[in-house]
Amino acid sequence: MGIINQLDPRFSPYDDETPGVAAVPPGDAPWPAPTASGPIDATVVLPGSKSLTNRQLVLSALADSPSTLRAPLHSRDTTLMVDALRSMGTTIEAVTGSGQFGDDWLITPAEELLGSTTVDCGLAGTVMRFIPPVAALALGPIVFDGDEAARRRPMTTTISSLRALGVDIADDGAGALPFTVHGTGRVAGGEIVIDASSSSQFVSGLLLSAARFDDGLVLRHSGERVPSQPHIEMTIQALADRGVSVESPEPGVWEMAPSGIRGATIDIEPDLSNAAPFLAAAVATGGRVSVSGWPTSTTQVGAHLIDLLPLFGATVSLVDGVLTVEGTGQIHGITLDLSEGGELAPALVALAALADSPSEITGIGHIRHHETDRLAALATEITALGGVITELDDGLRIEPAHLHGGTWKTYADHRMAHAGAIIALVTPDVLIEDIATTSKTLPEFPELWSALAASCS
Ligand SMILES: O=C(O)C1=C[C@@H](OP(=O)(O)O)[C@@H](O)[C@H](O)C1
Ligand SMILES: C=C(OP(=O)(O)O)C(=O)O
Repeated sequence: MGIINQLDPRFSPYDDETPGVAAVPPGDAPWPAPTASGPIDATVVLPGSKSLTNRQLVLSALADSPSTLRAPLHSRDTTLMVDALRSMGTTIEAVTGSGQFGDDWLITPAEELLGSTTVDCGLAGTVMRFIPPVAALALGPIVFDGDEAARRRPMTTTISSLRALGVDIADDGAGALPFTVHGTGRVAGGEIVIDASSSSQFVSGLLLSAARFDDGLVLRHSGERVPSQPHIEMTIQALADRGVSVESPEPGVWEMAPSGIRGATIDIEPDLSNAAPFLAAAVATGGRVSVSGWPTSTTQVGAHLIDLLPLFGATVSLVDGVLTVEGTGQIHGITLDLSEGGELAPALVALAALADSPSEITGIGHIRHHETDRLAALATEITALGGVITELDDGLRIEPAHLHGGTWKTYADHRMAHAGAIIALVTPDVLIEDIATTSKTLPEFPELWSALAASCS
């Protein structure tokens, strides 16, 4: 069995100072995704969670005293968050830690958050939805912009909710990046109604900053259901870890009083959503994959993989912090409402495309607003490899089919790259375009994946 955590010295780790540089071989040729010659058998060690790292960075910048983040994720999304907070006066220093994937961070909040800067959101939902409320607490204008694809992601709710709280925002009325938040150093707060049906991040973004609003916040959601509920639970837990209490007297309502946010030392858990493709590899090849450092208790939606992967016919066990998935060589189709875990959809859809019976995955209309329209992208790319897949309004229907090689486009979407890589394990001659897009949350993906594919028993 291979232990996959030793990074190949030919690849440099992600460079915090240069967002967008990924640990991949030079050149922009499509990546010949590895095919497994048999059932894989490996243990994988994964870097920290994007969602936890970026929440804890924001809370550390808003806290009363310094914080330390241990084993944080170093990737494009977290570098963008670090840069945003630094440009507003937060001190973030790299300190040597025990993590295998880069330094820890010591974060000292600014005396006063500063404006007069520009925040590059890249394609990070957490930056574009979590930082504007922080900018409202800063003094001076802050311009928000991002990648071309980021300008297509919905921002109306962030803009309208801050306006309802009395914040001055200049935009062109398109409900998207770019826009400018004219912070005055304080936000009155109070009670507002928002529509968070296209992203839970609208709720999380407000909750993360609201303890610093003069009157706190009463937030009511009105509209279709809010997706990705576990990510809201993660926000509430991250606040609780720093002494801030959020009440939810009924579904879709969150209340918090103004309060201080404590500095803290926080251990960042491994990214369990990024575990999805690695665990799916066991199912795809009829092999066995373990992920170590699996938390005993977590708000990460990746924990749902324990219940989701057995639906395909795999067995899952969790012993002493090691999650092990074993495939049988047969993959069954699944019928599933995945509203809570849309982030897991690309990996699960890839498995469904390899299954011996039909699948229908619904409740994920909102993933049309992720890095790309994921329903359209998955349907297009699986069809291009010979798959039979139908786009539904809020999901995908996938029929069994024999897949063949071809070029898999990633649409600037890290999880599209993961999905293509899963299919490629058992489908020769798949070339993945722009594998460097995995640097968004897992710059080490190409090398970890190559080692995984080579670990056949
Ligand atoms: O708050 C977060 O860290 C996230 C919330 C979810 O967003 P949506 O609610 O837009 O799905 C998730 O899909 C995204 O990857 C990360
Ligand atoms: C939707 C995702 O990212 P973001 O945080 O940019 O919304 C994702 O990582 O699947």
